[in-house]
This record gives sequence, C-alpha cells and structure tokens, in this order.
Amino acid sequence: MLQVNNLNVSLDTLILAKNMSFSLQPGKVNVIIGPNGTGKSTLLKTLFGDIQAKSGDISFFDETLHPKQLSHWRKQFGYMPQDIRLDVELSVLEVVLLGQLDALSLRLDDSLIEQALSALETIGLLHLANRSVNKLSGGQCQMILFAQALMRNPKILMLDEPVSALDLHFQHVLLDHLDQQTKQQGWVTLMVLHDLNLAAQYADNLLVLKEGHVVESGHPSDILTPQLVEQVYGVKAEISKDSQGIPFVRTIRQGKQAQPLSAESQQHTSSNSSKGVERAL
Ligand SMILES: Nc1ncnc2c1ncn2[C@@H]1O[C@H](COP(=O)(O)OP(=O)(O)OP(=O)(O)O)[C@@H](O)[C@H]1O
Repeated sequence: MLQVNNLNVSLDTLILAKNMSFSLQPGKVNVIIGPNGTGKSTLLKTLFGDIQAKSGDISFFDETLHPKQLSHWRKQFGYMPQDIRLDVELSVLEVVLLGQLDALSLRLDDSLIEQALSALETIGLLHLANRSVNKLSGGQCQMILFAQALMRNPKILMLDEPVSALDLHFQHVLLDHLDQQTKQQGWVTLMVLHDLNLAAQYADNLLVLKEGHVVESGHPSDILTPQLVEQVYGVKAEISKDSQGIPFVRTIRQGKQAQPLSAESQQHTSSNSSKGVERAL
C-alpha cells in the first residue's frame, strides 16, 4: 500500500498540500480530479521524489521515501508525465526500450526487445516500431510513452493526464489495458484525469483535490454529486446513472437562459401553442 501521511508541499509562496493524508491499495485504479493549478501534477512529482515535501511521510509497504535513496525508490515506479513531446532522434522501439534503462547495455538482450515489441503490440502500435518519434502525432507520442511506462514492470504506476491527446478509441485502449493490468499485476495505479465521465468509468477510488486538500475520496458512485462538482469547479451539473450504474455527469451551460420572445412570436405562442410557452420558460 502507498501511504501518504500529513504531507505539506509548497512551491515558492504557493501551498499545494496541507497536511494531506491518504492511502492507495494495490490492484486499484485511483484517479485524481481537481481544478487547474490545484497541485495534481505537483503531488505526483512529490510521490516520485522530484519535488521534496516540507514535511510528512510517503511510504510504500515498509519502505519510506528518503531524498538520499531516490534511485531505489524510483525503480518501483512507472511514471508518465503530462508533457508528451518527444523531440529526439530515436525510433519508437528505442524510446520504449528506455523504460528499461537500468537493464540496457551495449548489447541488447533479445528478451528486452521482445518485451518492447509486445508492449507496442498490446496497444495496437506495433507498426510504428521503426518510425522516428519526432515525426509522430501528439496522440501517438502519448501512446508510446504509455508503452514505455509499461516496460518498467512497475509496482506503482502514475500517469498525468494520460489520455489528453487521444481519440475515443485510444482512450479506451489505454484505460482498459491499465485497468486490466492493475488488477492482474496488483499495481498501485494513480492517474490524473480531467474528464469526469472517464474518471467515473475507470476509477475504483476517486481523490478530489482542491486548495491543498483531498476534499472527498471514495468510489465515484458514492461521492460524485452535483454539489461536489459545483463546490470543486463552480459549475452546475446534473448526474444520472447509466445502464451499468456508473455516474454520468452532464454540465449545465452557464448564463444560458431562455431569450425573451419577440412580440410577434409571443402572440403566436399565446394563441396557438402551449409547447412554445414551455420552450420560452
Ligand atoms: N516549479 C514551480 N515553481 C513554482 N510554482 C510552480 C512550479 N511548478 C508548478 N507551479 C505552480 O504550482 C501550481 C500547481 O501546479 P500543478 O501543475 O501541480 O497543477 P495541476 O493541478 O496539475 O494543474 P493542471 O490541471 O492545470 O495541469 C500552479 O499554480 C503552478 O503554476
């Protein structure tokens, strides 16, 4: 279990975690949602050891994150950052292989190449293996970085907005594979998403972040309410359940009020139609 206790994180004058505590269980997909700039990426970087907390503890089973033992700590992680640019003269296969940087030497082990090709095949992008990454589309780069994170055989997998550049098909390829592997391999998976409906579909546990606090956490069916959406985003929403009982969030356009009818159409509706009156209301 990944355990965070009384975490305090600041960047310059910004306080991004205030005595934050939570625990993440193996075999569960944990999804962080929250407003822009609230500190979601900062939290992932802190868990990875890129940003040092002011105080608090982060531990994974019996190991505690210590700034002097970062390399051992990070070996347990697959981490897919928000930035998906791949501006290097490397092939797709080479970039995926970099996920196993520690195991690489001058002579490439066949099993590593097979593992990288298999990661690409799993996500349906084997045909790109020999392409240069700096000629890929944004969505293709994002999928390649996902394959690279899988190559690490992680115990903890963190993904920062992993579907931001993906079309509907690849959103589901990535998230279905993530969900299946998290459960099969017992990974602790933690990802940031902005799309509340994808979060509701894929999260076993939702962590709602705002102003340095986890304001709510739990299964989406239990915690996603119009009140929560308005409290966190300042947006009104209706939430229904789909045929599988998964919450479906539909936001209501702000300032979209019925326009007053012209005198001509008012006459028309009052004399001829009650439907028109309903529409005007
Ligand atoms: N290195 C830094 N130094 C100072 N401030 C930073 C640094 N990195 C990020 N910030 C600030 O910290 C705040 C939180 O940033 P972060 O990227 O963690 O937010 P986020 O919740 O992931 O946002 P988004 O949803 O927009 O990606 C922002 O106000 C950002 O400007």
